[in-house]
Amino acid sequence: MLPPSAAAPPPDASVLVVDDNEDVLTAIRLLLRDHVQTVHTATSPAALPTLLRETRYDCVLLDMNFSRDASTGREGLRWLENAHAIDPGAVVVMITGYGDVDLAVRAMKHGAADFVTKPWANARLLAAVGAAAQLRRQREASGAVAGPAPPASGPPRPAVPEGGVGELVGQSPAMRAVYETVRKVAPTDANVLILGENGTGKELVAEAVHRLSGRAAGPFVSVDLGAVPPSLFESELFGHAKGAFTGAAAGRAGRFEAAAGGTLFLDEIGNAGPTEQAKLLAALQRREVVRVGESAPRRVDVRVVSATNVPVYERVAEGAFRQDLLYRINTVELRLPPLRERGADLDLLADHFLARYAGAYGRAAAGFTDGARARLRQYGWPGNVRELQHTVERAVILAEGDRIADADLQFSAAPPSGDAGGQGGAALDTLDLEELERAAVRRALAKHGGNITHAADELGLTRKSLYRRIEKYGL
Ligand SMILES: Nc1ncnc2c1ncn2[C@@H]1O[C@H](COP(=O)(O)OP(=O)(O)OP(=O)(O)O)[C@@H](O)[C@H]1O
Repeated sequence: MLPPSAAAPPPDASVLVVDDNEDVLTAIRLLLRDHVQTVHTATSPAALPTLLRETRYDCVLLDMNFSRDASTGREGLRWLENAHAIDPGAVVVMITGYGDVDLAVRAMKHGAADFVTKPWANARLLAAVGAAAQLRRQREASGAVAGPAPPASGPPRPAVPEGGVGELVGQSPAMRAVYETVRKVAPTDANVLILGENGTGKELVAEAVHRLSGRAAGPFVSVDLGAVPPSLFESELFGHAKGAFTGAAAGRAGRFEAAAGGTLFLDEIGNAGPTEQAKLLAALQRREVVRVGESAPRRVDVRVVSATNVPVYERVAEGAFRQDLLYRINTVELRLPPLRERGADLDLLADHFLARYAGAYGRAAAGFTDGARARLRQYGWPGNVRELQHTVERAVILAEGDRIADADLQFSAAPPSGDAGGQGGAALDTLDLEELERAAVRRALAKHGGNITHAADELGLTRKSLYRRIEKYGL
């Protein structure tokens, strides 16, 4: 978790806390009232739109797991998007009940600034609120308000870096191999499956495939299948007719039709449930879709690029992912390496993000101190490039000198103790069983990029037991 080194919240800050647990609200209110001017609380996220319209908050602390949908965090993600739609400058910090890194990373992808896990350390929560308030004020001062990611059809992209493709930075052998495959496959109409942990750049690669293809002048339409509720799946993907269901005042094309003549990016396809998989397969096989409430199929001309961070071949072996769908989407497969395996790319990427955010926030930020570089290299980066990007952005904002120092860096997970792969590490000098267990859990999580299934396998635990330990040790 982040060290409590961030600035304290400004005394005049205003914070909104939304959580369905009254005890949580009381505890946070008691903590914050000594540090900030205003703390508003709400037990239901339904109050969010009104509160955000009436008040400008420096920070919104939003629970991910409201009781109705407690296991997936989807409801929290929907409210997060809703908050940004109402107040594009809102800086939202998610509260998650069980330290699910995947879910938290997903929230950050949807625009959350940070996350804290329950039970929280007070210093950590205060640091998160302080950093959020600084971020909001910096963004307001620079005119760069936070909002949904710009559409792919937005402003022109920067020039292609030498040897790279699209916006991808990195020259490691693994990334060069990725560029080569992208260049070869892009001009064909082959379906592409991109595999890799969260935040490794799968969507950037998908965009690069589109931009280097004959469809570049057509649309690039992205759909996060993990975030589409099953009840909305068909209408979202295939569209609906006017009056097909309550609220369908007009007919609407789905994502397949919207991508006609271009590329459809099916993100997180490994998270699609069995019914959704069957519907996708049918649409891909027939190359046609039927809008909800209609009976006549419509032909669609799309090139499909898919991505997932789940071990999809294992899912096929377990019977959880359809083999025929996998074969349909994986004509060409690309694997993106985790950041911790890309060697010097880490420095290239850190410099790239430093230049970007120094420019955006009007900071001098001439580079990193040696200590800061060493810490960047030592860390395991479970959230990969996205996490590095957020870490550098925060550091640019927090830095007081003209170089980013060690103390300006805040990490979401504790750095691995000792060498990543060996038997060493400070924790192993102790014979305290709890300490040893804590260290093992932490290392397994870092090694598997926060993937609970893999970490649990390696530790010889069930997922449930691993969750219990994550909670117990506050990881
Ligand atoms: N090689 C790279 N060079 C520059 N920026 C990168 C690179 N890889 C990723 N990024 C940046 O990191 C962030 C995450 O990338 P992206 O969304 O493509 O990852 P992803 O693998 O699709 O993540 P997820 O699995 O969570 O969907 C984005 O802001 C992207 O611009």
